[in-house]
Amino acid sequence: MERITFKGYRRPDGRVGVRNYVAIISVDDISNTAVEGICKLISGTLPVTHPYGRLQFGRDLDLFFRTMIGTGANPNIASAIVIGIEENWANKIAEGISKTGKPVEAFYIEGYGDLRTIERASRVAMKLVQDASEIEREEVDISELVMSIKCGESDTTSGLAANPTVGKVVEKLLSYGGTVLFGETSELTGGEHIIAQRIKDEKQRQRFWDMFNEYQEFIKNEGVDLLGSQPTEGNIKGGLSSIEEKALGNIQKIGKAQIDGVLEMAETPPGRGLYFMNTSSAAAEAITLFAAGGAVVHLFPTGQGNVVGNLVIPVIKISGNPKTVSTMSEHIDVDVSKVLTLEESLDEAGEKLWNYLLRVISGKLTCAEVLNHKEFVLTKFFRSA
Ligand SMILES: O=C([O-])C(=O)C[C@H](O)[C@@H](O)C(=O)[O-]
Repeated sequence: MERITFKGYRRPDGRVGVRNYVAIISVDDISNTAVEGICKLISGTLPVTHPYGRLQFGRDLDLFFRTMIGTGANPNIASAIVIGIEENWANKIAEGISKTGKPVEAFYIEGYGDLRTIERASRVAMKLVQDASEIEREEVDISELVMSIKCGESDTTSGLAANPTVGKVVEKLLSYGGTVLFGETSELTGGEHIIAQRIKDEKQRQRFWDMFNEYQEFIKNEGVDLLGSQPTEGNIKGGLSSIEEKALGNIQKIGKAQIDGVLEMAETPPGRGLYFMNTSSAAAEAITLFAAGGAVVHLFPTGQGNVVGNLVIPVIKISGNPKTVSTMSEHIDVDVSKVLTLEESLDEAGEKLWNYLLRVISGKLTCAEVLNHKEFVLTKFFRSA
């Protein structure tokens, strides 16, 4: 096998990023203003803001911390500042991130106010940005790449062209020893037995069934029909008649690969290979969880044209729908519509996407990045106390 490399940023914990951000992270809704203040003053900082982080509790709070720490720990982040209203939760997130060895500092607003917090944190942010600007990309083996996959606004072209093209890239990355995260628990309905059969280890397979059945119970207990939500209006317009049909197209994204393990939301995989993560199928939520689990780039096939991006990881959008490719061209990085007209084989489309992926992980910006799509959406289990 020829050696394939890309140009990435090696972090102190050994993991490799493909972007080099200095993140200014809000612990809670009321600290967003200070975070935005710092980012207005100090160029080269990335504001990580969100509407939660107060009075969460139990497993909802555990998921919150896992997601925030995982986001700051993501290898695309060179260093971070954490801003919260109170001391303890700000410190908890900063300490979690600091386990990666990257520079991180926490500030709390109570007793200082926004203005003094912005001033103190901005002085630190200045130094972090200047230090990060000197970190250089280095040659890295492709086996060190952690990638995630998820589709959106799927239609009949997704299962026929864009999703199997992603499947080709997934098979190739795995054959080179890389790591892939996939999820979308609700969107496996009707194809869940196929996923279960592919899980190598019996214990992990049982874990998958527990997650899948818990989700089914949750929907049943709400006592409503998911139609319109799952499949979405776009899916139905695009010719997908049921969740089962959508699931069978969705599963094409993992190609013929076997599954090495099963992860909770925002959990970091214990090794290399293909991992299922128990996520929502909502695009922005799922990609936020994958990034918190350590994915540094995402492949996103779309049929009817979902415009999603992500705050910390580049999202590459692929479409096999010729109408979407022409009417929403600014959102589509890789056009695989010729697969449908048999002018391009799936192998050729896979190679095209693979080569594009190598360019993006070495520095090329995606459509979503250039269009400022910086979605960061936390998954919540239940309302706050
Ligand atoms: O905007 C979104 O979250 C979606 O497009 C979610 C969809 O259900 C997506 O998973 C799909 O259509 O494959």
